[in-house]
Amino acid sequence: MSRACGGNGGVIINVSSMAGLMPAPQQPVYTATKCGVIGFTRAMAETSKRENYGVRINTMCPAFVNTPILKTIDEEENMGKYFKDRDAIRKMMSNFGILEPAAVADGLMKIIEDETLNGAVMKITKTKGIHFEDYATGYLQEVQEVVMRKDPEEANEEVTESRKC
Ligand SMILES: NC(=O)C1=CN([C@@H]2O[C@H](COP(=O)(O)OP(=O)(O)OC[C@H]3O[C@@H](n4cnc5c(N)ncnc54)[C@H](O)[C@@H]3O)[C@@H](O)[C@H]2O)C=CC1
Ligand SMILES: CCCCC/C=C\C=C\C(=O)C/C=C\C/C=C\CCCC(=O)O
Repeated sequence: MSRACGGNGGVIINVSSMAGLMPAPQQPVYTATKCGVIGFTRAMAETSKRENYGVRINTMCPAFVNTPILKTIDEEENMGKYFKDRDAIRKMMSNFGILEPAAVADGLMKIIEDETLNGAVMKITKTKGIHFEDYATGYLQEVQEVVMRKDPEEANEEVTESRKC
């Protein structure tokens, strides 16, 4: 897929979850994996841009969607010690509502069609529909950009200098 490997480029859409952006205390490992998907996506999107892969890499974070995964909270084998918390999850579903899979398909189509999107973290919720996580990356972005241009010590001095008031 990567142009660097003779491919035609394209778009990758990784599936995270709103649980990757907010803690789900009834499923900490699920939360961790979904956070990981977001971090990996954002880093690879930047790599792809720098290395000219021609591949856009984005991720989507749906809230609850009406699929068989929702039933897994009723299985003790899946939930382990958090089986006792299934009522709290049911309450979240009832508070936040449950999306239909078509809402996720709309999000997928938007990412495919909008060629400006790379490293985007798309949220899909019942109340706000499709929207995006906004990251205040100013300082780290600045460090990254300077480091790419200079040797690390010089870069460190330049960034520190620019932050002085
Ligand atoms: N349904 C929801 O409320 C939400 C789902 N997601 C994510 O969407 C993705 C798809 O989930 P759904 O379609 O909702 O659930 P699903 O339960 O309908 O589909 C999950 C699929 O993954 C397969 N699977 C499970 N473990 C696997 C493994 N170790 N190796 C290979 N395949 C495996 C299952 O056989 C199943 O076909 C998942 O990554 C889920 O975390 C994200 C946000 C909300
Ligand atoms: C809560 C953990 C459940 C574990 C597995 C079952 C279903 C997975 C669903 C999801 O990935 C979605 C998880 C959390 C979303 C919860 C609420 C976000 C809604 C926020 C909002 O509408 O503003």
